[in-house]
Amino acid sequence: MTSEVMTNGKKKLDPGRTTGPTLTDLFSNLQRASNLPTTDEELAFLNDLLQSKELNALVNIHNKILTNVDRKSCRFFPIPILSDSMQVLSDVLEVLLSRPAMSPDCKELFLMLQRPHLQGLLCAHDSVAQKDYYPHLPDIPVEEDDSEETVKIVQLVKSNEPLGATIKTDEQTGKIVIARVMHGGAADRSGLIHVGDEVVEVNAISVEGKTPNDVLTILQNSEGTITFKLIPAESKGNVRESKVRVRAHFDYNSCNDPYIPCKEAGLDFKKGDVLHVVCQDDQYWWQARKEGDRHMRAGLIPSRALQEKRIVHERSLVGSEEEENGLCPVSVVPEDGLTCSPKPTPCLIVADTAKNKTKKIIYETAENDDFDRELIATYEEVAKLYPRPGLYRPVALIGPPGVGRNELKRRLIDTDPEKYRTPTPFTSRPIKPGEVDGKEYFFVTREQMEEDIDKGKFIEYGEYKGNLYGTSAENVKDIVSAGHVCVLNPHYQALKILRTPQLKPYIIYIKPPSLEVLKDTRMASHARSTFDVNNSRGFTEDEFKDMIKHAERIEFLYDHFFDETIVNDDLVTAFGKLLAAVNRVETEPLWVPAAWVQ
Ligand SMILES: Nc1ncnc2c1ncn2[C@@H]1O[C@H](COP(=O)(O)OP(=O)(O)OP(=O)(O)O)[C@@H](O)[C@H]1O
Repeated sequence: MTSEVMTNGKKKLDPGRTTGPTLTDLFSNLQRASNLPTTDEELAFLNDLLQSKELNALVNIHNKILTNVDRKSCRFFPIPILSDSMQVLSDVLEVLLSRPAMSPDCKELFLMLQRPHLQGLLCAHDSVAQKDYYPHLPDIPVEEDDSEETVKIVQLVKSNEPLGATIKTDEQTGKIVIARVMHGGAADRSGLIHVGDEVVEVNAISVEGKTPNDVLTILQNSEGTITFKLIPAESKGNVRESKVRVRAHFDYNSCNDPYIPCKEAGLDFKKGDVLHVVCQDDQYWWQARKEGDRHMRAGLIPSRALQEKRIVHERSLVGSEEEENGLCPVSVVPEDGLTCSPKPTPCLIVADTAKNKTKKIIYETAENDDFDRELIATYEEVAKLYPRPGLYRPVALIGPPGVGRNELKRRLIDTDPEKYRTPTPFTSRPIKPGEVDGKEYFFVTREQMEEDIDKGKFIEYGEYKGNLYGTSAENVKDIVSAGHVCVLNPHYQALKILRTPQLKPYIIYIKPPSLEVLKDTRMASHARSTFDVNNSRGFTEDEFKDMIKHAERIEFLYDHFFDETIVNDDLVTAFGKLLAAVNRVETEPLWVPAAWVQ
């Protein structure tokens, strides 16, 4: 891979002071130029041009801009101080929205910021600041003269701001060229340096035959003004910023990445961070900023394609290592019961509300198999979903059996049974005396249930003692449209069916604490095992261990689906966190898959 070097991190462009040209001076000079070796035709053309209304109007505008620029701040050009004022607006709206009560001033601001005219103005400001201009005009055709090469001179003065461009040796020509211009950096904002520009000289020193590092040394040793002599690239490339936001599903540290073309240009991030990807032009290296980060300059991150390749490679290494050790190469996480079966047979547990006990149903997971998952989670495109009054997102508690999802759900519903509801399950078992259809269960025939299962109407389903049980997606939608918060604790394999644009669930992973804490807390509260239908007894040591093994497996397979994780160590603390999470979902704009808000 070609390495790139960040051009001196302490230089900034000096656009220079331009005095307003006076056309009158030029015109009178032209009158005196009749003795120059030019044709009458050329003189007549210049004469007309200098007197033309259009040119005069343009020069007037130019001079007005120059005289109105803020001289106190020593700015020669009006450079935007930020390019994401719409983001600032939405942040302010969020802050205002989260206030329990609004003062009249806050209310006025809230209403003002929501006005389309103001938002339109800020959008236009951001577009100009990001140079997001339409239409994209083709480059002005230049009549080529083979005997001459166009050269541009760019002067830089020292500053603490990095230039935001990298250089490399062109593999074909061996020349030093600008490899990358970081979006929002000084070079990009100047509009004077472009990808592909050939560096000819730095401070009058020819760079011919030099390496990018040699050039960097010249730059580092230079003081004061630095002059670049560049041969412009044929095409200036597309400078428009993309608006894509992604959630990262892995940690990234550019210092540990041997392949990044320029470490100084890298952007580090953590799993779960939301990134604004501003440029995806390079197949392997995207440019991005962290969402909410006010820094204008973007950094390099591995593209989705590159990260996927890396993960596949890493897994193949782990797979072959395991094969060598006589272990199963199918998966890199501990399988249930440490078997290598690619088809575990998980338990679906349905609460029998009639008798307030739990039932276990073994179900075949042919279609809903773990291995049918999206294997490589890298980035997920996201967008903000604003809370809709009276239309709440369902909350799904996911976790290994026995971790406490039912307990947390029960406590949540108890706080306000009118607001928090859980869907009534369907069953094919015959109705018993005293039961009411639609209360404990919806009682339907086996044929009807099988047909609905085939049509994909159930979020989860299973069989117990010859009868089918299941939770229907329609039922969840009904609860939501009736203005309740639907609380679910489905089997983790139901996630893929549940996580749809129609249902928009907020997924909370209930994680067991360490084995020691798990044992201590459950024993202290005389917790009842959910693994034994007939006997109410405490958890066994093996059940605790299985719970943790199960949790590791769920995390490996599904953690990219989780909006939040709550460790269920101390029950009161965990429940407090659940209440806070549920409140957030109801009141705050949150990141969701982009497809959900389109
Ligand atoms: N943090 C905790 N500390 C102590 N006991 C707890 C805690 N959380 C849950 N328990 C207890 O653990 C037992 C199992 O909890 P619960 O039935 O909620 O598990 P579950 O995740 O719903 O499991 P399943 O899916 O198998 O029904 C219950 O007796 C519950 O009161």
